[in-house]
Amino acid sequence: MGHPVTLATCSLNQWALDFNGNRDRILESIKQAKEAGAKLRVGPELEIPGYGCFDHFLEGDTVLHSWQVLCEILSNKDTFGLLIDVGMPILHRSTLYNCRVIILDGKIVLIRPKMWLANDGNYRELRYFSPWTRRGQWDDFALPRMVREISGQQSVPFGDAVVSTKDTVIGVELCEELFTPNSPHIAMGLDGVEIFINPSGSHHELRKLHRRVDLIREATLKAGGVYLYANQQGCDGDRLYYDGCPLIASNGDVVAQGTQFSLDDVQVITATIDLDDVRAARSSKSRGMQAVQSDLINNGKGFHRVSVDFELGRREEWGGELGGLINGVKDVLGSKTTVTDVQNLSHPLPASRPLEVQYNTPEEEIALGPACWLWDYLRRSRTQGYFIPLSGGIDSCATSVIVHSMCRLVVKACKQGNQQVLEDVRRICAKPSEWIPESPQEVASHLFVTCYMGTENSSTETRQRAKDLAEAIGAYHIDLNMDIIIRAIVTLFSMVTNKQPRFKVHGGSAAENLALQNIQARLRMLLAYMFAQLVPWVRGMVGGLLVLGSANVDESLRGYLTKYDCSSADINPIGGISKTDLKRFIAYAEDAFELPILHDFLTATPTAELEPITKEYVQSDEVDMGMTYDELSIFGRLRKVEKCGPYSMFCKLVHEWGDRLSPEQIAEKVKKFFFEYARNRHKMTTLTPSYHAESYSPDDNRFDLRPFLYPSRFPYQFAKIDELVARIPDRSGGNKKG
Ligand SMILES: Nc1ncnc2c1ncn2[C@@H]1O[C@H](COP(=O)(O)OP(=O)(O)OC[C@H]2O[C@@H]([n+]3cccc(C(=O)O)c3)[C@H](O)[C@@H]2O)[C@@H](O)[C@H]1O
Ligand SMILES: Nc1ncnc2c1ncn2[C@@H]1O[C@H](COP(=O)(O)OP(=O)(O)OP(=O)(O)O)[C@@H](O)[C@H]1O
Ligand SMILES: NC(=O)CC[C@H](N)C(=O)O
Repeated sequence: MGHPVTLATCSLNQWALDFNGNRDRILESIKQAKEAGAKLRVGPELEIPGYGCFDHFLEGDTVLHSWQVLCEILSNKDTFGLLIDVGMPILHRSTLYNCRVIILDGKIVLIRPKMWLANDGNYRELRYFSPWTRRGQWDDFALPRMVREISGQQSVPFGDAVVSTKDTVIGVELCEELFTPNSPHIAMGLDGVEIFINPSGSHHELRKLHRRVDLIREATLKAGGVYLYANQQGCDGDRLYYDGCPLIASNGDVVAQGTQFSLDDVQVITATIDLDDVRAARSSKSRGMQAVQSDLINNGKGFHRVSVDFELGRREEWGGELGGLINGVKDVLGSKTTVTDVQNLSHPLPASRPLEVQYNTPEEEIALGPACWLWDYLRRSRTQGYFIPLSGGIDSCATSVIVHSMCRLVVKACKQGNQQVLEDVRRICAKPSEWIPESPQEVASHLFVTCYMGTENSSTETRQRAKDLAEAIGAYHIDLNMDIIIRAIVTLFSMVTNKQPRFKVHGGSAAENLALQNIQARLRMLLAYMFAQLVPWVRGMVGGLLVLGSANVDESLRGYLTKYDCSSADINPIGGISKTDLKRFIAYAEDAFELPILHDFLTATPTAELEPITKEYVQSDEVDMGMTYDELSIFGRLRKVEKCGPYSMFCKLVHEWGDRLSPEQIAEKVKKFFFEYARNRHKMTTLTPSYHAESYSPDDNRFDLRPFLYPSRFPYQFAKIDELVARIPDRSGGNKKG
């Protein structure tokens, strides 16, 4: 190996405004990087205050405390001996920037503000920060007095510059900047930057990791170079789960990968890279021709290089600098490799080898992401557990299985000796300091309560399924009947109005039928909160439980839920997941978690059981909704991801469905969807905070900002659809099946 360097990146479970915890996790990651012999440590975006501070970024306190924590890092001698990249907000000339601060041996080398801000979907960076739009330019930044006293510096470069060590050049590409068409790595790579560092605050969405990995691979495949990707991990106080998965790539290959979902608060990965491989990968003449273009940056002068008297590695020298190389050879020589073993090597050291990137299937992502999020939420909220109204249907079943998955992760982490998880689980379960949980069921018995709330419309099958599932996962189960309170409410209503509402099957109107259903649903919410508050007391424990909701993303989109019923919970782990994915998840969990009872949930017809069951009539979700769950997923994706209004959705579906449905039938479906969506949109304003998992989520509170009073019959738009229907041919062959 010609010029080996060992580099580290990480994922950290930062929490917005938890300055103590965030600082400790940063220091721990620096310690681990150093122990692995790395000479460069990269961390997540805005890691000092935490990425998800939202409007707290506008507070001077957040900036002040970030500087104070930076001072603690700068003055800590344990951080000396390697280049460190940390993230925090910085006010420069009265303008706030999202910055990386590169430090070495207690001094600041460079401050690099973010240039292309993330401002779509869940991201609102432009609300807090200004982008540094001056490409290739930099200012002198006058340091605050508290930093000057520690570092002895008066000012440092602030802007779009790069760091030049004695052996290589390092440049920053800050999270979203990778996702842009003209990413900074292009100009930096052409200008000789060999190591790109990407500190990110990137959240989980089902199937999203592929995109991230593809972009990183392609960046280094085309430009040549080493790419260090760091990310935040965990729930930092919001609906998002940042999914870690730090990566190191070199010339198009991933050579190190961390886990995407983990209960470890600090995860450091390292790789040993031969810088000569980067130089070799850049030898093509076509690249060289582009590199000498005069208008690349700063009219051909290139990026300003801030030089440091430091080197990341040494050419062909094996003595002295060997600590950092150990990791790179462990996979070749075995995990017990020592510095002496490496010194005794008679051949050059190998660079970290390309590895096959590990992706979780969407089913595994559902099992792990929301489970980790629930764990962070539970330990950080300092509550004693979760309560769920368990109906015997798929959705509350999936939510319960996610809690079971959380318990599995907790037990696994405890068995691996994760001290933080042990400390948290002992506190939550009120157990002594030597207690180590044996099984997920043992954990669930302390912190998970399920409750079947039956009525005269409930079937024995759903009641039994709920009981069996609770038993299989070890939850404390309550089985009750609530007809007495429903009767009390309906009787009160009749006494006041002198009217007796009836179900449709008993001759009542649609309004009566709906009101009688909704009162059952809403009373369940009241009972849920009462039991969540008092069950621990009944069991001789202290504290209260958080109520879990389980409305899925499709029901929310269509509005097929009762406002302020059990869907109004404290948090909802599946509110951003489609019914189709949830069914796949249950099928996966049946085997993976050895829960045969899940088979019965999969084969049952989804039903709300809010209407009386008769010989001729059993309530069914898809019939009630007038569309299938699969159709809802398609409508959802077209509406949000492909940004279709009614007219363009119709135009797209005519192509997709035209061989089996007539234009009239497709128009009818599109109109039905938009009508129900618009009519029920007001329910999204009260949507329970849900784990964000789906790109077509209708969450009105953060992700999908829309009006909630619509002209729900869309007269203009629907008339345009009708005009088109009259003109286009019917390709369905007269097939009238819906
Ligand atoms: N434009 C608007 N802006 C603000 N608020 C508006 C509104 N229009 C109605 N509202 C309010 O919303 C109410 C109507 O919404 P809501 O009370 O939810 O009632 P609604 O949507 O009419 O009925 C609930 C639906 O959920 C279904 N469902 C299915 C399965 C299970 C469950 C369950 O809960 O377990 C429910 C049920 O079959 C029914 O189709 C109105 O009474 C009014 O208070
Ligand atoms: N009999 C019941 N006992 C306890 N909780 C219930 C019962 N029926 C409904 N719920 C609660 O109300 C929520 C909404 O009810 P709904 O019938 O719409 O179910 P869903 O959204 O299809 O979910 P599921 O598949 O769990 O039934 C359920 O997820 C569950 O938490
Ligand atoms: N913080 C960011 O810049 C994140 C934006 C980026 N599109 C992502 O989702 O990863």
